[in-house]
Amino acid sequence: MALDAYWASRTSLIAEERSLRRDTAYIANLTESEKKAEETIRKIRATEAKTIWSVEHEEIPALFPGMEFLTARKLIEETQLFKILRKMPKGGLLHAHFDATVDTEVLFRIALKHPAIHVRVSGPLAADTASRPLPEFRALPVSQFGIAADIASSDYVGGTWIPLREARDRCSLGSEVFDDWVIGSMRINPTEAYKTHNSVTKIWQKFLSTFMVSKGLILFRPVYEEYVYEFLRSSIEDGIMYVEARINFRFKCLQRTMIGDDGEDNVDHAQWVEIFGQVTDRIMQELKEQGREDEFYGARIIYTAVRFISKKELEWYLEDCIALKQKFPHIIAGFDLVGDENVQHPLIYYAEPLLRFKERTKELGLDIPFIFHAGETLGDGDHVDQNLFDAILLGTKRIGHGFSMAKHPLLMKICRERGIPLEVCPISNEILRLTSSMPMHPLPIFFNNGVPIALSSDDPAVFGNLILSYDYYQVLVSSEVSGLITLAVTARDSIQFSTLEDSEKQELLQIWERRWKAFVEEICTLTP
Ligand SMILES: O=c1[nH]cnc2c1ncn2[C@@H]1O[C@H](CO)[C@@H](O)[C@H]1O
Repeated sequence: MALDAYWASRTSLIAEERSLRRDTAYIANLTESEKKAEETIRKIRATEAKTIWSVEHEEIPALFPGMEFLTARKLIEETQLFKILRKMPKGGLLHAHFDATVDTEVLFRIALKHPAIHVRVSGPLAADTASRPLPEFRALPVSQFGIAADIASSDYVGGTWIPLREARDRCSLGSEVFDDWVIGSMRINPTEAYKTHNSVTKIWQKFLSTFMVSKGLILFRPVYEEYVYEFLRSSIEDGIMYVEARINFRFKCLQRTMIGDDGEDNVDHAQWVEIFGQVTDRIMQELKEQGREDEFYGARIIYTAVRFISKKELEWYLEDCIALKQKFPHIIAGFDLVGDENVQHPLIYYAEPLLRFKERTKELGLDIPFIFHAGETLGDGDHVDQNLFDAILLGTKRIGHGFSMAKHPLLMKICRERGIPLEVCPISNEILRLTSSMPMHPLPIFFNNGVPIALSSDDPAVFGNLILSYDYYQVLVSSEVSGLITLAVTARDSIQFSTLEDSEKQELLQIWERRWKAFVEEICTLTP
């Protein structure tokens, strides 16, 4: 019958295209439990698309699955699908900027415990929220401690340091207003993302300002130590089993490394790495004592510098990175350049020092792969979009974001064939206004082209996607092709494409599989 033949060729055409996808091979060999879990998740997704994402809502005028994260977050948290995803073993977190990983409220609480931390602002804190300048923080030596004062009083002389706790207690606008001011300066809120700063250029201004504020708190040794702990603890709670965090190091001429316990600027980069390693070891030891060693495999650092530096300065950073790799071979995982690609130097600008670095590390027998940010742009063929070509030519091990990769059929093929994954950060891309919602995100194009993907949260403290489950959720509800198994394959790929040694990857994959099986069995007990 003609129609039967038509159906047969239709099915085979779809299958042929789907065969490009990385989850196809896995799907062909599912266990009975995996099949059942996949089906259950699809049923729940379909139900919630109707019962949650298609109903009239009092406060939110238009709902749909994968809509703006900051508007939808509370609703997402109420869904059964999200509650399930929270328990999923997520493999590695391969793309996160360390200084934006801990909940800003937690950071603020940590900071309040330290009498050395001071705050100042350019003028008295105003009652009007729109005209409040940013706070600046710094730990001071005892000899320079400031005195308690009301930061909102007209008597406050702009630029005078006040001890943080006293500033909060004495603020005549109230401690709640003070807290909102401090915490709001380290986060992006929905009004900023979707109204006042609703363009890539404007939201980046707000985005970068959050780092200017938080660095005064994080770059104080005792806070930094607690910050590393909190970052790893909360990651583990979220089912993250391994971490490669990007840490921004500082050019020594800036005379600002990290403030030590004595309030002096004296904690050098080697100590940053050493403390990171010590806290990682401590947490692993604690887990072991609790019989939870399966939950975490370790944490490493991707050394990063910001792409506004000169070529000469980059040489200094690259040497610094080499020295740290020699001292801490198991902690330094790679090198990257960060910052707003749209306005800062493209990779090609740094080609010479970067190529020399490759030669030099080879001579020294060091393995410091490039793991470049590239293509985090709406551009098509401009110098920003072209960073993708340079990232690949320079031998990048993975690509941070790669948002504009959807415009590059050849590069997608190269990524598929050579195994260069994209570290896709869905919620980051949406809040930084590259896409207005998840259904418009190019991720399905990458999946359908068989590009390996590692889902990541990027700057969770700033975006409020504090657990990776939010990004998993947004991906899962925005595509009919992708399902639970697609997420499982990305979780596996986050291990496969980490900088771990092959034997370590095998070991971690086995642990992941044990946890995955248990997770699948739990889903099978649910009635959708
Ligand atoms: O999504 C991103 N793309 C590029 N650079 C970023 C992104 N998120 C953070 N940073 C960069 O990392 C520094 C903090 O470590 C920030 O200053 C910012 O320049």
